[in-house]
Amino acid sequence: MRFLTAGESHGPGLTIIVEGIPADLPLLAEDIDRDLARRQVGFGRGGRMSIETDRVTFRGGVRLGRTIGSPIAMTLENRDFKNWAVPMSVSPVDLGDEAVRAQLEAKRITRLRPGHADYPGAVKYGLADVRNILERSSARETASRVAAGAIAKQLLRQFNIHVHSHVVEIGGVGAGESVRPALPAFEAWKDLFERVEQNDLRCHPDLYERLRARVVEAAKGGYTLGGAVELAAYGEIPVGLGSHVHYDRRIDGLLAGAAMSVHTVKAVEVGIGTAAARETGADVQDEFINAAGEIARTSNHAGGIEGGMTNGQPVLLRAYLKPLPTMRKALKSIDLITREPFEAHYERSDTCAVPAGGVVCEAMMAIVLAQELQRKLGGDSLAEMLRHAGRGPV
Ligand SMILES: Cc1cc2nc3c(=O)[nH]c(=O)nc-3n(C[C@H](O)[C@H](O)[C@H](O)COP(=O)(O)O)c2cc1C
Ligand SMILES: C=C(O[C@@H]1CC(C(=O)O)=C[C@@H](OP(=O)(O)O)[C@H]1O)C(=O)O
Repeated sequence: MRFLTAGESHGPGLTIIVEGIPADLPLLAEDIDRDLARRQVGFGRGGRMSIETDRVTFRGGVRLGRTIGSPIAMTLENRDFKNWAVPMSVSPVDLGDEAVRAQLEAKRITRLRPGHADYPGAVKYGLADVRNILERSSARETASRVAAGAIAKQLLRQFNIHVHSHVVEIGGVGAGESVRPALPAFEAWKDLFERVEQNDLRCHPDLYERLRARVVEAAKGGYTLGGAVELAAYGEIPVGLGSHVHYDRRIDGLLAGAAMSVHTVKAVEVGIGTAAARETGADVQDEFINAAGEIARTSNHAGGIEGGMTNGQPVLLRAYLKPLPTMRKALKSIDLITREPFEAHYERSDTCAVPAGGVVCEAMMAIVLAQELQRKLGGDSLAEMLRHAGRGPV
């Protein structure tokens, strides 16, 4: 599968095309909307989320609740567009109207926002109005990725592979604590993820009060927070997704790249990650045991990946997200055109988007796993894929 997305943050909406999904996969808009809603919920998000209600409309590729092998096209409305119709989509023929020109001018941006794509984007594309960069660099785009990722998850579920995330740190709180299940048992992961879905930070209940207090403190103080999410793919993970034979087929690189591509993600760990660099060799490897004739392990420090391939254990990643750049505390900057200094203007922003970021990283993880599963199994229909995997119809 591959996907392309288009759409600006305050434009009419987002368009997503997902190509290469096998025919006959059961797929309802609700399967996608569930994840879209999860991305919107998250304590610490700002005013924009109370305007939007993200729901997809299928425009192609799905009939009677099943995929038909053709590209899947989806659209997603930006409800906020009604407040931006003139600056985002006025026709050049209306530029003679003074009121229209005044509205356009009011939304023109030349003051660079530190930490956003504004400066490199405006220089790269040679644009004098930074809005042309802001509109697409906004994390509104991540709703499209969640829609594509929900389809990947639906495909993975047919093979009993599940992808989920939970918030493990916000603003330093929770750092160094582990709420990861000790054993790779399906039930342990399922139980953890059912519990985290019951709160609006999507974290282990033991962390909830402390993380929430940290976000409340930041919102009061007018600053923003980053944090970390743990991502897990669990269930029947096949041995051998990815490959050791080329740099661009190693699945750890593919997964880390996909998670790093999410706005604000600044680091990704696989398994115990950076801790491995400080341990001795014997403490880091996952030793083999014979468990009633089955090949098993005593630990999963590698996060389910050895030599660039899945080894059948749960695939575990951690993504670290920076604090959001727009905040009430004014940051020093300069005007792109006049080069005059100013202090950044604040309208609205999220205080903390770590729970939402986790849902986006899940989507990216699911897309890579689905791509690799398809590479391994081939097949134009779900039945063919299942047959190649030696499984009966589900
Ligand atoms: C779900 C989500 C919501 C975000 N909301 C905001 C926001 O409200 N305000 C803000 O300044 N940045 C927000 N961001 C972050 C910016 O989009 C991002 O930091 C910026 O594009 C540059 O970061 P980068 O260098 O990691 O791309 C959000 C990111 C995510 C993933
Ligand atoms: C719209 C979304 O997130 C937005 C991402 C974002 C940014 O700068 O990245 C800034 C805010 O948008 P606005 O400038 O309209 O208030 C967030 O609300 C979304 O997640 O759907």
